[in-house]
Amino acid sequence: MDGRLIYLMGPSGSGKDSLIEAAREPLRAGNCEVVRRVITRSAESVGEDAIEVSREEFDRRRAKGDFALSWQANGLSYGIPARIDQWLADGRDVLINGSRAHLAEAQQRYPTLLPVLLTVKDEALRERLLRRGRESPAEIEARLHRNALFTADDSIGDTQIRRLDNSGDLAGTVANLLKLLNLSAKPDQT
Ligand SMILES: Nc1ncnc2c1ncn2[C@@H]1O[C@H](COP(=O)(O)OP(=O)(O)OP(=O)(O)O)[C@@H](O)[C@H]1O
Ligand SMILES: O=P(O)(O)OC[C@H]1O[C@H](OP(=O)(O)O)[C@H](O)[C@@H]1O
Repeated sequence: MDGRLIYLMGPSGSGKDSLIEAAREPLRAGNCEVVRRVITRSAESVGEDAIEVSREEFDRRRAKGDFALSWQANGLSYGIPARIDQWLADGRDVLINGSRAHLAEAQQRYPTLLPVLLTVKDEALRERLLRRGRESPAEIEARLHRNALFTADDSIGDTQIRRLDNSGDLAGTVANLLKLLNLSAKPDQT
């Protein structure tokens, strides 16, 4: 039986990487794999647990069919390794860090994917991006501008999208994610 593909998306700075990191162990315990993305980000920049490659290497891998999904955003290229198809075929759930702009294409390839939109209050978003300090002030403004365009766009209001608010503390968001996926945290063995 095929596993579920969970497509986590949300504004840059909403906390997708933090949520994935904090939920990694309970997800694994619930038979849900988290795939590492391939990104053309420079290796020096602080960020998620991703595989950093040059643009040439990214294009080579894409041409070779290494990616189940790939897209461009924020001046970068992102790829989801094709191995997720084997995990899904084996009946394991897979969670990926997706892009709102790529949702429709992802749904074409995976019609039953579960879209989860991570949200955060506007005032917290700017503050989090600035505090993280990974991008320059101009890049942060560009990301906030990109988010404002999405907020103004009704297409992301698809009723199938499950919304998860991360304006509060991360532990609460982890618990809500596990609840949404019908997975519960592994009982504390200590
Ligand atoms: N619930 C939370 N409360 C306070 N700070 C948080 C919370 N969740 C995440 N953060 C902080 O907000 C910043 C942005 O989080 P993170 O990098 O996980 O976002 P992201 O959605 O993965 O962004 P991007 O798409 O740009 O990679 C980080 O500095 C992180 O520590
Ligand atoms: O704005 P949208 O299309 O939702 O997402 C664009 C991409 O930007 C972010 O990546 P990062 O901030 O470079 O890590 C997201 O994770 C996504 O992959």
